[in-house]
Amino acid sequence: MAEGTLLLTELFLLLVISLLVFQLLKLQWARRKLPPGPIPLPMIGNLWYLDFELEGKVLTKLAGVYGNIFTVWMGPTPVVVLNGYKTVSEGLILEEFCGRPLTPFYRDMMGDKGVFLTSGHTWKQQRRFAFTALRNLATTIQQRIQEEADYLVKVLTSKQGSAFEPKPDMIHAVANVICAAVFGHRFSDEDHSLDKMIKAIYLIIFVPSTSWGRLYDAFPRFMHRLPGRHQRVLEYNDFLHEVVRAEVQSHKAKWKEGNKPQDLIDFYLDHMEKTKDDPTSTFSEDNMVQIMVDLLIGGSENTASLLSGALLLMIKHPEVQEKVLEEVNAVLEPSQAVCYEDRKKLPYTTAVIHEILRFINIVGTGPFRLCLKDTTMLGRPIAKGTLILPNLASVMADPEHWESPFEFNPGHFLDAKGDFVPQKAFLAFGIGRRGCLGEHMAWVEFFVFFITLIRAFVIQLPEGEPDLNLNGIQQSPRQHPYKLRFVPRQSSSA
Ligand code: HEM
Repeated sequence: MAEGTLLLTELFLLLVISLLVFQLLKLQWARRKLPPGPIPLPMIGNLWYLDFELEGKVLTKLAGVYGNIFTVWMGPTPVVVLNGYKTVSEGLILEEFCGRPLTPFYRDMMGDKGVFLTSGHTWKQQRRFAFTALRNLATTIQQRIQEEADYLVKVLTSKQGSAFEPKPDMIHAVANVICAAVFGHRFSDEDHSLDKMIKAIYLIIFVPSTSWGRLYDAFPRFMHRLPGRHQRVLEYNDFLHEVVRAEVQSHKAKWKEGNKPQDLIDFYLDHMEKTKDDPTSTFSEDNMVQIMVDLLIGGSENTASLLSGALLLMIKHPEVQEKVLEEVNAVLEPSQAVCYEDRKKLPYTTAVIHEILRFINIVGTGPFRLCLKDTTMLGRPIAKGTLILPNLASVMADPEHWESPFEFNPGHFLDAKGDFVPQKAFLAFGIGRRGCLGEHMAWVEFFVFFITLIRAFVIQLPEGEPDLNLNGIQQSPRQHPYKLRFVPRQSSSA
């Protein structure tokens, strides 16, 4: 090699090493102001160490080393993790932690709009609107849920006890409920736009928390140009927004002042009209499209995955399934539709439903929050703009609050007399002013679908299928694609 080239290579190496050392020192300096945690590396932070994911159990292990409040670095970004019931519940109710970060991937997909990703004034107004509109539509939504549950029973009955993977039918039913609430109509089985919307929702929820998403958040400009799985998410996200935009236009064309709102888009148009002279109003067409997208995303995948996981749990615990059926049959006439009010007469079933939510813990760690003001927590200073991750998985398995955290045990929610007892460490929907917006709807939906299916079918594994292995269902119920048989109860007892 020529002497000049050698010198250039050496200089280049020296420059790279100096930059890395400088980055390392910068990180060490920044760490002084944050809760403790594993040592981050320049550029990748702790991504490598965390296997590019923020997984509940791994974070709980780190809490064993660094305490219930600690820092991990997602690339160049520090994330303060809260662990265990006490720390998470204290953090979630703090006014300062009531923000939601707009990470680069989500910013490029959704912008600073709607309810899920906004903070401050916009979030407050949009959230209040959505909460009130969902409450006003509660009776209609329950009817829609009952209709979709009946329709699902018909679909499953038509399979005549054969073995198949039921998740797609479950998600169709659940997605049609939120579509009916948002758009005022369901999608027929022949309409493939529902399938594409479901796919979009799946990608939008999951890809950002995979290594593709983490890399996008760490290097947005670079990743935006690079091919990869994230590009597919961006395309599907555009499709979802187009569907909603088209629905908004058709609602606008039909909307007349004084009309009684029939669905969430109607309610929004009505509200936009009423607040049009208010200079502080954030009710706009852009926010309307995004809030509808937020509700479609929040209201489909979670509940459907939970329902699929619940059926697997019932197969694994047939004695629980039989006890639920016995209790339901003693309270409801065979022809009587299930409604959410019935829970008061069904303590065992209510305990089972809570335990399913706790055990499966569909949201994993839960979404990020954002620190909105410099504050301190447990004596640790936390600066405005810091990402907060309340590890909900650690709460739902906190050994100080659950007798057998890793076992499915409806007794967690029952007293000695067999009455239902709520538990404070049950935070499936988060807590505080930023807790789940669709919590009530999710309860009604899960309650009605679950009981309707248990009443209608004996749910079994097909012969020859390996025994159910539910290890890890807490982390990823979506990765349990079992084929099941739905044998109608009447024919099974005939
Ligand atoms: C089993 C079903 C569900 C579970 C376990 C669940 C859980 C959660 C959790 C843990 C959060 C974060 C709360 C926090 O930051 O403290 C959340 C937020 C949210 N959920 Fe749900 N959810 C479910 C169903 C639904 C449904 C049916 C909808 C829509 C109708 C919905 C809409 C939302 C929205 C819009 C937010 C963001 C609220 C905000 O940032 O103000 N969720 N959910």
